[in-house]
Amino acid sequence: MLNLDFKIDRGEFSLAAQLELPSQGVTALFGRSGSGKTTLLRCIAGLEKTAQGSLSFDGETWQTERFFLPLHQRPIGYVFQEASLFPHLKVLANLTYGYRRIPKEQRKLQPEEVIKLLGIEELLGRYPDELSGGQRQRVAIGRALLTSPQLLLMDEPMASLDATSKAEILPFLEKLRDQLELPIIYVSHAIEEVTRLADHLVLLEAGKVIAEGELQDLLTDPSLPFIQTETASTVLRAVVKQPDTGDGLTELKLGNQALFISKTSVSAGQPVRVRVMARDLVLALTPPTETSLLNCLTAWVLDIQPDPNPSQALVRIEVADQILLARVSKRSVENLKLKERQLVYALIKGVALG
Ligand SMILES: Nc1ncnc2c1ncn2[C@@H]1O[C@H](COP(=O)(O)OP(=O)(O)OP(=O)(O)O)[C@@H](O)[C@H]1O
Repeated sequence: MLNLDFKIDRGEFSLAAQLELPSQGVTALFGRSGSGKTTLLRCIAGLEKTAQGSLSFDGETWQTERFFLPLHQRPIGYVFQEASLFPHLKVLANLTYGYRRIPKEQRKLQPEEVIKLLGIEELLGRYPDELSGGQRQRVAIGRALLTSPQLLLMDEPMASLDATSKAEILPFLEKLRDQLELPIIYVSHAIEEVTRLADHLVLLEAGKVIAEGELQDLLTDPSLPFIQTETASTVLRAVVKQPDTGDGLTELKLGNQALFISKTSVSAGQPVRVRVMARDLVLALTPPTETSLLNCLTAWVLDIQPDPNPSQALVRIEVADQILLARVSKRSVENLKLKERQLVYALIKGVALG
């Protein structure tokens, strides 16, 4: 558990955050530019000398009113927006810079593992200026991991990358989340990234925490801004039933219902996350029999929420104790006479893993 209680007053901007964050999985600090995400991350790292308050991590005190554990003594790794590699050192030397400075018995990860995890085998003999932005950032992540941190802090690590590099680096961040038992605090203002990566979410606005909790809960909370966006989506937790159905699909189990996705490299019994966009759902009152769509879930209507587009509505439906959002026209809500607690069949046009 990461317990923090910080206050900073900079005149025009003030931060006040009191949080108890899980010390596992990815916690995203999300909010608009200027909401205080970086400032809060820097407080955790010990980079904000003017921050008043307290901080403890897994029972170890890092800061109180009278005590301040300096940055270099906190067991953290920090990845900045722009990879700051040593220009005169090749990739391998950059990677092992921190690693060589920590005692052998404290080294939790070995260079070979990290190099493989981040797919940077081919880059080891190059200098930083011979790398693309995405490659540089992977090396910077590798360097942070090799200091064997107990907590990894990442400040918009993809902010300076183009769309292609982002798409290239996201799977590595997912691997980090899934394969290392390392808690990560991840700053971002891009909801697609947060939806892909986070388990837990802290929503900041003007230096204040306005919501905090499980990603799934916050994404579907009608009192928060997420459902009111064009990209409103949900994340469901499912389990792999059959990795290969023989015709190019993987079968997942959602409660006692089946969900099919394009075949992917997963194994039976593995928990996975799937993302579904609100606009990719179609609701029906009877089980559709003749349709090309593979995925149809039986669900219950929880409630019907307004949509920013006046012709549309957002129907929150429940499947296996999880909530899905369906963006449908208001006319359809009326035609189908949709109401709370009604049984519906949800046809899903697109499901993505991750
Ligand atoms: N060193 C500083 N001195 C004074 N004000 C600062 C300093 N650093 C940041 N600020 C201000 O504090 C506020 C919060 O900044 P912060 O960088 O934490 O926001 P952010 O949510 O991370 O934004 P972004 O997404 O743009 O990085 C902003 O108004 C910013 O201008």
